[in-house]
Amino acid sequence: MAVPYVEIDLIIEPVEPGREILLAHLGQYGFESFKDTERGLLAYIPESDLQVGWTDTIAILETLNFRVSYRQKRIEPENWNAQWESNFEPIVVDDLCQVRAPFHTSDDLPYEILIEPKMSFGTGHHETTHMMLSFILENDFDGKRVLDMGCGTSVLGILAAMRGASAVIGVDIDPWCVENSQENIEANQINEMKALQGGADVLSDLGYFDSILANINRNILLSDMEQYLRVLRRPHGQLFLSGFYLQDLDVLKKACNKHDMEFIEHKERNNWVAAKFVFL
Ligand SMILES: C[S@@+](CC[C@H](N)C(=O)[O-])C[C@H]1O[C@@H](n2cnc3c(N)ncnc32)[C@H](O)[C@@H]1O
Repeated sequence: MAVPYVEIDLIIEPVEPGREILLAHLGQYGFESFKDTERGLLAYIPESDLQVGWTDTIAILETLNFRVSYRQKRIEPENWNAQWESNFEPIVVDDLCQVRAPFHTSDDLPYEILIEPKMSFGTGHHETTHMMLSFILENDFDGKRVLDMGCGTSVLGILAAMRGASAVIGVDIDPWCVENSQENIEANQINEMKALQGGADVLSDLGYFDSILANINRNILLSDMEQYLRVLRRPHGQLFLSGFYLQDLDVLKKACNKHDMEFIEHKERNNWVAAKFVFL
């Protein structure tokens, strides 16, 4: 099921570092994908998720002496794929994993993930996906039962399965992401993974997990944390979180500590953070 998107074409002066600051703020308002332009940034969000308040990000930039202007247009679902496809370049994580579309050439790395270039978030281009993939490459997933919460394209779950996970369940609130996930799971011949539509409320029916991957955003992570941790195995269950900024790391650490989770380490890219926690 495809949904209409909104494209915001932003012009920023000076472009750097304005683009980076704007990108970080727009992520907080649910913008899912971005493309650099010569004079700024294209930002995309499902039409139903667009909040009037997103323009506050422009006001913030203006108080920092940037000049920002924008144009907004609706993208019909049938036009989205072509748009996304033209933006999609392969990426490499830690010289070990390539994420690419079927039409790109292979780098013959140990892990290769094929992603059908549709509109779901999770091609590895975003800092948060990149850092989560890096965590999956560094950690042991052998024989683990894994939850990929907010799975998007299922790129994280697919890598976890390639790293030896015995079963992976992807969950996403957006039915379109679930459809795209199924395609990607099949294209990568991952028999151990399936994707379901829903939010944290579906978790109680899914059994226990050894590892949870959740790259969503600060507010959803905080509000749904308790439900995630109810299905994470104690002790030693691993929780990998991303989708938030460095300034929010402390509040997420506090929320995890409250539930007997120990903070292990974090990664940073352009002010975005991914963090690892383990149940005591
Ligand atoms: C930042 S993307 C991450 C996608 C992919 N896991 C990755 O790492 O690239 C967040 C995803 O979470 C989904 N999402 C948003 N709110 C959610 C919720 N409350 N429960 C489950 N999924 C949610 C969105 O539809 C989106 O696909």
